[in-house]
Amino acid sequence: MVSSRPTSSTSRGTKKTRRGGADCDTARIGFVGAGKLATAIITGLISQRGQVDPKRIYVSAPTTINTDSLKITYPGIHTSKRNIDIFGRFDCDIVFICCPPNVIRSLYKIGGSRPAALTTNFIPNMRHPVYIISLVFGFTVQQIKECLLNPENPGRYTAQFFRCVISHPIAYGVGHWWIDTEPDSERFPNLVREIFTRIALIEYVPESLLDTVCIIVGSGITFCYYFINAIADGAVKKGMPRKMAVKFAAKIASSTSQTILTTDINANQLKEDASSPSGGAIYGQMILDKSEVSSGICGAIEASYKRSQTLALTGKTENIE
Ligand SMILES: NC(=O)C1=CN([C@@H]2O[C@H](COP(=O)(O)OP(=O)(O)OC[C@H]3O[C@@H](n4cnc5c(N)ncnc54)[C@H](OP(=O)(O)O)[C@@H]3O)[C@@H](O)[C@H]2O)C=CC1
Repeated sequence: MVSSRPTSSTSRGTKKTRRGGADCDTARIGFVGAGKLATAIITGLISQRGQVDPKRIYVSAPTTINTDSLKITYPGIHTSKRNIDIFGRFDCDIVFICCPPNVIRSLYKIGGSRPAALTTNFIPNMRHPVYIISLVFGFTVQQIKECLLNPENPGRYTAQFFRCVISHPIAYGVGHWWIDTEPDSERFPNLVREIFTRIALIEYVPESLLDTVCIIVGSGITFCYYFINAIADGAVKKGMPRKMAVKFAAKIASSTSQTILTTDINANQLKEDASSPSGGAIYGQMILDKSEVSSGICGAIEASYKRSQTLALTGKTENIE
């Protein structure tokens, strides 16, 4: 699946000679954090239509647990234990901030009146535009800025900041980027737009809604897989082979989603339209209601939100259940 399209990453100048900004085929793409979301984006960029040479990917994380496995999967990726390398030594053009929210909260805790730097020293003033895209739940763009830019002289930077949420299927070329800036506007950099659109659809969401989107997308996706599996379990119970059952369940989920998106008809109405009087579907729905599935899912979304909020507000990672 790895793209064979050649890129000109090796032909770009060294830090000394680089100026004016990179293009789609030369941009260095950095990640602070190497967990599930960074891996999903990296997989999309390298394996799907992203056509990015692994040599243009730079990742930092405090341990080598995740970076080692990335290096095995995608030989050529550069890694470091120091976040500052993403901006300094590796001199990236686009940087995704993908560390957990408690990490950012702890910077605010130890920093006193202003946060400590995520990069040990604040990031250098790079001689080319750098686009910094935060995926961190619970922190505004302004707060992320404060953890990276030198407060003595924040105005001297050429860095532009954005906040975004991704859907995990971005790894398979079928995801979304939800971003706090209109993707067609002048404020949205061409370089970022071109790289984003290679692997997924981009949609605007106001920053004030991004925490909720983060939970609906981050946890909602896992709940959808859970629901698809549950439907498949029912079919397996009736004797259908597992693989076939999962495919059927996934196709049902796909066509129902498409119906909602293309018709704009309310999901409740569509549910009623698909249930015949005294038919099997309504009998099944009674069981779902009795089992409080709807309020259970709603509660699960709320629990996910609360957990992320705890990480972001207190910085505490202990298991509270
Ligand atoms: N859909 C979306 O866009 C969503 C976004 N999020 C947000 O995305 C972010 C990443 O989530 P996810 O990938 O699931 O998290 P993971 O727990 O899978 O990975 C976290 C990564 O951050 C690294 N890390 C820990 N401390 C630091 C540090 N001080 N500096 C740099 N890296 C550090 C970890 O390092 P190591 O490899 O050494 O363990 C690990 O690689 C979170 O902020 C989360 O709130 C959450 C839900 C949905």
